[in-house]
Amino acid sequence: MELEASEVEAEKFKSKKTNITDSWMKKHSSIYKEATRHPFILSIRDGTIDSPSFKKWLGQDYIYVRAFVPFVASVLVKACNELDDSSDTDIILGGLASLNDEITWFKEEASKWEVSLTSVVPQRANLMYCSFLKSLMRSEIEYTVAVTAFWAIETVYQDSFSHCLEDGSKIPEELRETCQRWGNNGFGQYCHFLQNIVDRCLEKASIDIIAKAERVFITVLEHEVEFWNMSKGEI
Ligand SMILES: Cc1ncc(CO)c(N)n1
Repeated sequence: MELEASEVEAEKFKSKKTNITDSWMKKHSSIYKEATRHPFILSIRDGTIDSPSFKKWLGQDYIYVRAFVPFVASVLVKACNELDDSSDTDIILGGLASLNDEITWFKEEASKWEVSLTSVVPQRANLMYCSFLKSLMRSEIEYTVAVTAFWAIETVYQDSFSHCLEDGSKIPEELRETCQRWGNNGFGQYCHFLQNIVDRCLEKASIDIIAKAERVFITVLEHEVEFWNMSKGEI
């Protein structure tokens, strides 16, 4: 049986028992950097962001988070159906529960910025990203693949907004709360819990599932870049 290049790669990981997610972050460092050090994020960090761009991101991300809720719920269902009795469900349930407060936060932030959430029209990049999420909710999508997407999605925001909070940043005071929402250490710890789940699943996974999960990891990063481009007003 002829193995694809990515499957050959995956075989190497299985034999070396390397921490697969860290090796992906290195292997795909350029797209990972595009997703986590995007000009939109850098404009928040250096305080040059204009309010129309921020308001556009706020409205679009509210729509995204509404679609993220059923996706996270589908990951929880997949975790519950996993044979081994693991604490994954507690961690994923915690993430799902936090989305309730997140949606409240979006509504409060939107009224602060006078953004009418009910009249936001989802842009193409957002629609594409949300339909990608929906595609991962199908029952035939394996838990390992779905939880890889969940980890990647959360990690991009954590890495992006924690960068905005680092020493030397000049974030406008009115954006500090937004940066802290995803950039705080507690969320960083949560993302590491998710990363541990992903690595544990990948260690047990078949070669083709590992390759599929890696492709989903890359696709999440690509959608995140398009989402930031959209927020910055680039088509
Ligand atoms: C587009 C996008 N990616 C990731 C997150 C993190 O939940 C979010 N809120 N929005």
